[in-house]
Amino acid sequence: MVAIAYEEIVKAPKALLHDHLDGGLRPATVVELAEAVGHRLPATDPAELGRWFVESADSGSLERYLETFAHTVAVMQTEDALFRVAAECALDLAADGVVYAEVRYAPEQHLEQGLRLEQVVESVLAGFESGAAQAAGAGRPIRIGTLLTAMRHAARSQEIAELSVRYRDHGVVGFDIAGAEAGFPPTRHLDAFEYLQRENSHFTIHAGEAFGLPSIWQAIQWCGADRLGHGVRIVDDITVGEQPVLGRLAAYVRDKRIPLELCPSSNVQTGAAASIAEHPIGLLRDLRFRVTVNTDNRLMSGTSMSREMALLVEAFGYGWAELQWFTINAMKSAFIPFDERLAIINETIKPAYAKLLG
Ligand SMILES: O=c1[nH]cnc2c1ncn2[C@@H]1O[C@H](CO)[C@@H](O)[C@H]1O
Ligand SMILES: [Zn+2]
Repeated sequence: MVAIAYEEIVKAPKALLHDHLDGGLRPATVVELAEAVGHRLPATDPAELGRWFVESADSGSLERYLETFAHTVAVMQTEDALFRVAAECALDLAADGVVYAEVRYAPEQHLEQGLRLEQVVESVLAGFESGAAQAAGAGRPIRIGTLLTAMRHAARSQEIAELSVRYRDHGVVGFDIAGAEAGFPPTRHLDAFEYLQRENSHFTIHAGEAFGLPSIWQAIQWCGADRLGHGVRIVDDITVGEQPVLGRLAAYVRDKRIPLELCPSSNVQTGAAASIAEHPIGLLRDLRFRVTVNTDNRLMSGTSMSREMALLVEAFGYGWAELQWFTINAMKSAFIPFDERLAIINETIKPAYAKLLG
């Protein structure tokens, strides 16, 4: 098989469903913003700080991985900072060849200096718009949808769910819950999910990352999640032998085409997978689950959408056919309207991969 050059992967259109705004800052921006507000960082040289994030997140535990976010959230407490971080996010994703992205963050974490929830949401939306406009001007069009996240350990999910509905015609395309998983089951936030279902809204739930099947089962069968954030532990319900055997939950997830937002590098860092080569994405793809490839936190993993794809190419020998399959899976699973998803698939993704596939 012909190896795929990294630059070719960058040029190919990609779709990203699981990326945290506060996990994707440029190290140099963290340094500048921290200086402006007097926040003490573990390092002030951007390259050194970038390494610090990756090394600290390389902890083998989700809880310790999440501790690193204290330094990004601390510098995202003003309208200007939120605007800048969102604009740079749009530019960075577009430069990496991402044509569609859903970027998430938790508005409740950005109120430390007196902002109201609405100000947080509007600053980020304006930043995305500005960044996307600049990217389009540079010949790199990108469409960005926002997901509003509520923190699983906190008690503001209903409020954040309502906020996501209020801004749904202005760029917010869905809702999510994140944070430590063990001890904080999704059913703690059942009211918010039932409210969203009554509002015909879309949501995904971080489940099956640090905790296994009960979390996935609750997310789908109690809460009605459209997609699973990670969901990688669904493999616990698959018996691998000569013929893999799916348990009832795994079969349900596959039969219903429930999208799995898999994040290979992030999973290796938190200990959910031993290595990229041993990541369950190989098995889940072979079994034709609705698998998507995602970055989770570009800063904490020192990664990008192209890099995640390249790692999979290297570990599993994937070619353009598989990369196209991941990309179309993601686009099919996006929270924007069906006709808009189809337009991106037919007008952008398929023509580009047709050329690559030769
Ligand atoms: O992989 C993850 N699992 C669970 N929570 C996460 C993950 N990555 C980030 N966050 C959490 O989501 C918040 C909002 O973006 C982040 O501040 C972080 O605490
Ligand atoms: Zn995540």
